[in-house]
Amino acid sequence: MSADQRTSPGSSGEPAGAAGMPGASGAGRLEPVERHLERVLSAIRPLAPLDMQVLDAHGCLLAEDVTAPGNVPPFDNSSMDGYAVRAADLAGAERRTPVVLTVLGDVPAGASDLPRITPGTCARIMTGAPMPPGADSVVPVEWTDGGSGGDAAADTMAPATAAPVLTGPSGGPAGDGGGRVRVFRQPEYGSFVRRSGSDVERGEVVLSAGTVLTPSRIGLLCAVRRNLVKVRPRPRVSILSTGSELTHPADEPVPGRIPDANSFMLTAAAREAGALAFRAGCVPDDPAELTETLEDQLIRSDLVVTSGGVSVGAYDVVKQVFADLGEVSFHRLAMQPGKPQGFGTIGPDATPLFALPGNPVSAFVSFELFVRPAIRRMMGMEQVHRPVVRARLDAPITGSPEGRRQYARGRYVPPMPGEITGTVTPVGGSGSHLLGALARANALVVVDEWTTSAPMGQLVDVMLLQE
Ligand SMILES: Nc1nc2c(c(=O)[nH]1)N[C@H]1C(S)=C(S)[C@@H](COP(=O)(O)OP(=O)(O)OC[C@H]3O[C@@H](n4cnc5c(N)ncnc54)[C@H](O)[C@@H]3O)O[C@H]1N2
Ligand code: MOO
Repeated sequence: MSADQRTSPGSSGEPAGAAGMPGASGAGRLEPVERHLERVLSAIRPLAPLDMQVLDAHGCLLAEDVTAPGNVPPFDNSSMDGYAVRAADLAGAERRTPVVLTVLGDVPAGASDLPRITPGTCARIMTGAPMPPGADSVVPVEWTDGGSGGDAAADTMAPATAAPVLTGPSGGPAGDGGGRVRVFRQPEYGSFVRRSGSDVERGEVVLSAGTVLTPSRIGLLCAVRRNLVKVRPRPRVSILSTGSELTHPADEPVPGRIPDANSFMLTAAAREAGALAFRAGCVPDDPAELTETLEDQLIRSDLVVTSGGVSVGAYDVVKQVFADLGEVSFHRLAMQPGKPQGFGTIGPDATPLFALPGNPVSAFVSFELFVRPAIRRMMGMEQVHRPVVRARLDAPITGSPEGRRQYARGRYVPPMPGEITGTVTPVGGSGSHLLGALARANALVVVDEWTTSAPMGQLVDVMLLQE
């Protein structure tokens, strides 16, 4: 008999008096999921903003408005490899009647010593290089003979392989053309010039407080010369498993003992939620060792997450240790999996602590429902919850415990083109040890407290576990 079956309301022999949950007689005081969520979120505050290097701030929430101190681009520059010209010089330039200009020199990207372009002259210019004074337009090299000085006409329609390229030593006149280039096409005034401020103008607010720093926004911060930004940091989360039965996954099998899955799984989940998560390992059911490990972790943690020892087992030393270290309360929630939950604070800085149930699926679902929102709240995120969508069951659900909201594992497929709702297939059973099924799931099917079964085809709420 699985833990769930043993503890299902009505079959567990628990004291009566459920918190208004139908069918929960004999289940003791089972609290609604929302009440626990409220308890958790009302105790968690966003972390104080810090100045961080832009790359370290990736994924964090901006805690200031960022204003551009100057224009982007900072100066007029060319968007093509070609020649910086005065458009008026090239009036009437065509393939049969090219205009010949004197090439004063090269302007590579990064140049600051620029030739002055006077009537009848031009400069060879590279993409991104500053426009030399006097020039107002750029002709791409494909519109010229590339400075060869010969009469091989460069056709704008010519295939790329046949198009002229800018060759010759940098800094000198172009090619063999004796410092002359033939231009076969008249540019419009200002063509191929990227104007200073055409992207961002000086004084513009480029990113507002509350924005999540994505890679492109980090690029923008650098473009406006910001190296440090004020953000809400990622919370440092320490995760440990408790239980004398646990071994390291790399260890040889030992009779009666099992590999620690939770601390690895929860550390990965915390990282995915945005935290800087450390796996602090697994600790046997020994009060002194657990106390010592927790005290070590407190120094570097904004949040501590443990799994195991929150039910009623005779060797559950966890509760006693938490009582000694701080104020952690234990609750029994009207949900399956994840009924037993501990939450509170420990240590001198009142560090928040989640004591999750040891069954791996229970620990995972509890993390999704309570810890992930807490991590996201600490990061200052507005949207702390997973999205919930409606989907059609494509197989029935049976045996959902009355009086407890079930979060059944499911595989969600989004709507096909032309359809409004997707479908969800329950995977595995309701056992809280079924990691194999959990690993195949990408969603949790929410079966409310009053429902024990749902037929195929029924619309249900589905919490999506993947972005
Ligand atoms: N008499 C009762 N027994 C149980 C109840 C109850 O109300 N009355 N509740 C059941 C429910 S529901 C759950 S959930 C579990 C929670 O138990 P604990 O939090 O005390 O966890 P443990 O007893 O330490 O472990 C439970 C189960 O999970 C395995 N486990 C634990 N840690 C890990 C880990 N890191 N990696 C992999 N597996 C782990 C452990 O070996 C047990 O099989 O209590 C029920 N019992
Ligand atoms: O049902 Mo327990 O609630 O397996 O987490």
